[in-house]
Amino acid sequence: MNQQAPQDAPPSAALRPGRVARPAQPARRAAGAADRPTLRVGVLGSGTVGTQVIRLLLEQADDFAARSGARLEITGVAVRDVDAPRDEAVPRQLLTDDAESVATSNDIVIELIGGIEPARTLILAAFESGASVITGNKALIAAHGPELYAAAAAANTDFYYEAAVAGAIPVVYALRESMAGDRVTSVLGIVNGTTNYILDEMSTKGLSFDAALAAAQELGYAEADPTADVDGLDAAAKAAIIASLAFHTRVGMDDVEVEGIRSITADDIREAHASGCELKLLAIAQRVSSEPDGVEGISVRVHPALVPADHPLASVHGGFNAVLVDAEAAGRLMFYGQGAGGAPTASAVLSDVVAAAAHRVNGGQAPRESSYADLPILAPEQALTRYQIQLRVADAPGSLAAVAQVFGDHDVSINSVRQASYVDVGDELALVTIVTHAAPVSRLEAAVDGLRAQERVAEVVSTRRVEGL
Ligand SMILES: NC(=O)C1=CN([C@@H]2O[C@H](COP(=O)(O)OP(=O)(O)OC[C@H]3O[C@@H](n4cnc5c(N)ncnc54)[C@H](O)[C@@H]3O)[C@@H](O)[C@H]2O)C=CC1
Ligand SMILES: N[C@@H](CC=O)C(=O)O
Ligand code: NA
Repeated sequence: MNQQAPQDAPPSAALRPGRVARPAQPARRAAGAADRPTLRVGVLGSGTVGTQVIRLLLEQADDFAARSGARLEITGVAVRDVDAPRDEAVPRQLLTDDAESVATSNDIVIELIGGIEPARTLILAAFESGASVITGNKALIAAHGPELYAAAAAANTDFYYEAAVAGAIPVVYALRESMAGDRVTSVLGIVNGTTNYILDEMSTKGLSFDAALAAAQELGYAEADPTADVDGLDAAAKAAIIASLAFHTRVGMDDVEVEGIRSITADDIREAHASGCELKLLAIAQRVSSEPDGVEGISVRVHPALVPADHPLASVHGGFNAVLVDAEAAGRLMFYGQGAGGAPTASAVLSDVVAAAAHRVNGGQAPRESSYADLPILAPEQALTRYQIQLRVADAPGSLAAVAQVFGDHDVSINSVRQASYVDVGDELALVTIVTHAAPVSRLEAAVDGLRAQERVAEVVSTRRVEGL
């Protein structure tokens, strides 16, 4: 049976949405529990994350009241099917299939449905009603962030989304607030738990791709449609959000170069190990001077890359995430923790709930959109990276010199060379593994084309990006 969320109850009368309510007593006086106002909270979606948010809000109600200054009363939980079996942490009397009512009759609306629609329309309706909105929906923010920020500003309410990037890790707060006094130069991270789990299980246990994906889904890491994880789209949405915050520039999904992990094989992992590396799906946002004009722009991309085994990102296992931020004044910062899963993600959502609630009680507001820098987004071939290139060459005098000449011709500097000689059908060959220094992708690709054309090169076996050197 469908239980409607209360239709006639407006957002709490004492604290009008979008306006700063002045407590009856001076704010600094320690308010007793009985003095606290009540804020109405609506939750859209009760899946992996929503269920944990509801459980923690109910279990720790007194702590949340003390931290935010208001009692947080869940008035409705919008679900698709109120009769579907679900976790007993979610009181059945709160369930409703009237999501619009939940979106428009609360002080704080928590969107945990995922996807673009109806999440976008519901969030816009929530802002219109004066609610503060909290979401973990990176796909929506990467596609419609400016529209959502504008709606929050028009309603004079808060828009928070800590859960949208790297789950429990406070990386949105770090970039949006902690780094506001610095100039970020690059962000390099593992921001998708599902793919890190898959690659790690393949690397450490020799599991097949499919078995590792099934386990990641079981653990609640994966998106409703795990192709978003596997094809790098989830990480790309997070990279877009990271780059927008880090570089004060609007970056959307279409600005991110994306390659997922679907084509990674057990052989690729073995080759990575042979090179003293791990293979990781990385999200990268870099400030780069483009060539030949030296104009500053940003490169935003997601792709698998080799990471040296002694680099901090190489030892990020399972569903964990890690984000390295480099900034001019601060130097390097590293963030590490659980990037996915119900309870860790709920922790991020609830930090936003406390902040939004405190603003409604005491005044103050979340940061507005900051896109003043408006840096150009560089084309993929302008990105700065390093390549590891494996070649088969004739094991004869002059072969390495000829190969080195190709790199020199394309202005690509070599960082290291390894060679293993072997005999194949009577021919003496060498497998040469070359790692370059950083160069624009356009020059690296030109060098690879040059190698293919060089007569001493029997085959370019593989090219892979290397990050973190
Ligand atoms: N699971 C995770 O580890 C993380 C998830 N997120 C984000 O949090 C959001 C929620 O993710 P999950 O809880 O994992 O997804 P989920 O698929 O487990 O839960 C979504 C719930 O919303 C319900 N729903 C869908 N359409 C609805 C509608 N029109 N009205 C009412 N309910 C509706 C679904 O039935 C489902 O129960 C997504 O935006 C996701 O990207 C963010 C960080 C981590
Ligand atoms: N599907 C995502 C969940 C968190 O954003 C992941 O695997 O990281
Ligand atoms: Na986060």
